[in-house]
Amino acid sequence: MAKEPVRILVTGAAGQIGYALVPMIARGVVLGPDQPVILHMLDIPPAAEALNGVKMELVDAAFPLLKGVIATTDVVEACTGVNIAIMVGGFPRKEGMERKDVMSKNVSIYKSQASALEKHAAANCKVLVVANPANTNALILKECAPSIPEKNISCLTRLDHNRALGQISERLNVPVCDVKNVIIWGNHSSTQYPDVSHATVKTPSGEKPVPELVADDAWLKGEFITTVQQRGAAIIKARKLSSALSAASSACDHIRDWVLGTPEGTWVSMGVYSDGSYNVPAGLIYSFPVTCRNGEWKIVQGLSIDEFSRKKLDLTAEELSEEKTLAYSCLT
Ligand SMILES: NC(=O)C1=CN([C@@H]2O[C@H](COP(=O)(O)OP(=O)(O)OC[C@H]3O[C@@H](n4cnc5c(N)ncnc54)[C@H](O)[C@@H]3O)[C@@H](O)[C@H]2O)C=CC1
Ligand SMILES: O=C([O-])CC(=O)C(=O)O
Repeated sequence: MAKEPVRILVTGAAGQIGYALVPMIARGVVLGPDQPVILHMLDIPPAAEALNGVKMELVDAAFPLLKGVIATTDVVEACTGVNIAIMVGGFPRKEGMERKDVMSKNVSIYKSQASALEKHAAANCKVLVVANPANTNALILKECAPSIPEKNISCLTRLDHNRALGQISERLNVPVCDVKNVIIWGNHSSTQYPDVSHATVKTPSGEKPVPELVADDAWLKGEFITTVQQRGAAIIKARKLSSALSAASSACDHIRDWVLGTPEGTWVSMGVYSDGSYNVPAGLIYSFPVTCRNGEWKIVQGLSIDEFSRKKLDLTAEELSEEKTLAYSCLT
C-alpha cells in the first residue's frame, strides 16, 4: 500500500540553501524512494515572487514523489500539519550591524515561528534549525515552544561533521565512506571542536584509528581543526556566497539519520539539548556525537576526553553560554 505523504517545511525556501534543498527532498533523498512528500515553503513578502518561481520549477521537474507544494509568506499556513520543519530562513548580518542587532532580529523571528510550530505543526514534529546562529536560534525556538519536546529540536552541525570526514579522506587518500565517527563538539561557529580521537577508517585489515593512520599529531591538533572551523569562511571567500549545496546535503543527512536511524557502529554529530553529558552545561543546544533509533537521538556515552579535548569542549560551551545570555536579553 502506498505510504501517506510526509509534510516537510522549509523556511527561507527562496534562498540559496532552500534552492538546493527542496529538489533533494522532492527526489526522496531524505526519507527514501518510496516515501511521498508534500513541501511547505515559507519566505518573507520581498521574496514571494522568487518563492513562486521555485514552486514553478518544482512543478516543472515532475518529481514522482512530490504530492503537493505550498509556497507561502504566511507562517501559520506554512506550519500547519508539518511533520518535519527545516528552518533555513533568518536575518543575515549586514554592514554596520552589531552581533546584538543580528541576534535580536533572529530571536524575534524564531520566537514567532516557534509559536506557529507549537500551535499548528503535527504532533511529534521534528525541527532542524540551519539558520545562524544555529544553536542559539534552536534554543530560542525551544524556549518559545515549551510544548514541543526538547528531543524534537536540533540544529545543524552535520555539515561540520561531513567537512571533517572530507578532510580526513583527502589527507589519507581513502574513500570518504570508509571514514567514520569524527565528532563535532559545541557551537556551529569557529569555536567548534572537530575531534578525531575516536574516529576510524575501514582498511583491508579491519578498522584502524584515525590518529594512528594520520600519524601527525601536530596536523590533527592544528591545521585539521582550523580548516574545519574556518571552512565556511573559505567557501565564502572562494564563491562569494556561503555554502549551499553542502549545507543542503548535510541537512538531508541529518534528517535521514534522525528518522531512519544511524548505521550500526556509527555515530553522527547533531546539535541537541544538553543534559549535562560530558560536563557540558545542561540547557545549551550543543553538538554531541549521537546515534539514532526509532526516530530518537541518544548522546553517545563513555567516550574518553583528554586534557586537550576538555579545554576545547569548555571553550565552545562558554561561547554558547554567552550567546544564550545575549539571546535571552533580546527576549525580554
Ligand atoms: N548550520 C549550518 O551548517 C549552516 C548555516 N547557514 C545559515 O543558513 C541560513 C540560510 O543561508 P542561505 O540560504 O545561504 O541564505 P539566503 O540569504 O540565500 O536565504 C535566506 C532566506 O531566508 C529568507 N528569510 C528571511 N527572514 C525570514 C523569515 N522571517 N521567515 C522565512 N524566511 C525568511 C530570506 O528572504 C531568504 O530567502 C543563513 O543563516 C546561513 O548563515 C549556512 C550554511 C551552513
Ligand atoms: O559561515 C557561514 O556564514 C555559513 C556557515 O554557517 C557555514 O558555511 O558553515
